[in-house]
Amino acid sequence: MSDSDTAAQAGLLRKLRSRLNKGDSWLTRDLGTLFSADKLTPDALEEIETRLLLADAGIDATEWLMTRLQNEVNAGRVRNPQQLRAALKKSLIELLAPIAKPLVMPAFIKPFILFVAGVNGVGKTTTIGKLAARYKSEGKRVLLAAGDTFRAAAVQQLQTWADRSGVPLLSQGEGADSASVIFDAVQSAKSRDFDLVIADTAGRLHTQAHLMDELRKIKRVVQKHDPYAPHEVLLVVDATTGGNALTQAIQFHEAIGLTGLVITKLDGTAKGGILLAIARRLALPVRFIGLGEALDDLQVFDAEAYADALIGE
Ligand SMILES: Nc1nc2c(ncn2[C@@H]2O[C@H](COP(=O)(O)OP(=O)(O)OP(=O)(O)O)[C@@H](O)[C@H]2O)c(=O)[nH]1
Repeated sequence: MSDSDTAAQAGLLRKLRSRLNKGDSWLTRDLGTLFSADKLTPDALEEIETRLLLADAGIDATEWLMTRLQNEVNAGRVRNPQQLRAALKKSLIELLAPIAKPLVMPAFIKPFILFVAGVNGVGKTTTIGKLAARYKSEGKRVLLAAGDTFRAAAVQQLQTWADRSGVPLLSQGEGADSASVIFDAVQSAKSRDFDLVIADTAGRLHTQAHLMDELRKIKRVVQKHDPYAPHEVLLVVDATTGGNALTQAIQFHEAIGLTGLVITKLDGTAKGGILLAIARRLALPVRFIGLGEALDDLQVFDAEAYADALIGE
């Protein structure tokens, strides 16, 4: 790694750390005294367990982590708070590593077709804007498709983000057929040599069967262009909704087959443990995490950096 790469990496980690509860992680906030104490107190493990559960890590992930820590203590490998901190960090990385798989866009897939799904309010539009800006800055020609045609405001909002990111948006106005907008966008991307189509899809409640039907229809229509499309189906979920985020991910995955997740609003939420629950319950890659409302507040999810940011120095 070059010096500038290392500096960039350090900058990303600093930002991650400061955004996850403003420099004081949800996991260690109340445990600071525990890790800085001279001796391991008998209730140390219990405190970690409580903290994990309060952060919405869920029973599965919490038990998995606690079993590991208990084994380390029993085997005599964890005898002081510093060793406990190190063991917790190691276990967190082990838990999160399988879901930290960045999105890869092979150059031979052109245009790469990326669907973005998610219920209202989770940060779908913002995430699309951030993705557009990121891939544009990497030199890709990006086209946005306004497939969330249910509300006029949704198209307008997306236009604002398209302008902000400096990428074109293809839309057909309120009430247009979502599948038709996305089909046209892919066609246009093919003829105009775009590398990537990011398609917004309807954001009505996931419990409505017709939303899932519509998503399936969009998939079928796009497959007329490319039988392997969409190449990525991302679901955006909001970390602050805790367990609901997990439920949405399970339901969307069953209905349309997801290939990745984006977890938004991890800045300043006490519910960051949802990532741990997702790691245990769903074998779905977390591609990106949202750390704020600005264009560059989207990071590739990195297990080690995340564990590092949670546990602190
Ligand atoms: N703090 C924080 N806020 C975010 C993040 N991502 C999105 N938001 C905010 O969440 C709110 C909803 O974001 P949108 O992108 O409009 O959400 P949407 O899912 O498209 O929702 P609708 O517009 O209702 O369909 C906005 O106020 C965003 O600024 C994030 O990572 N962190």
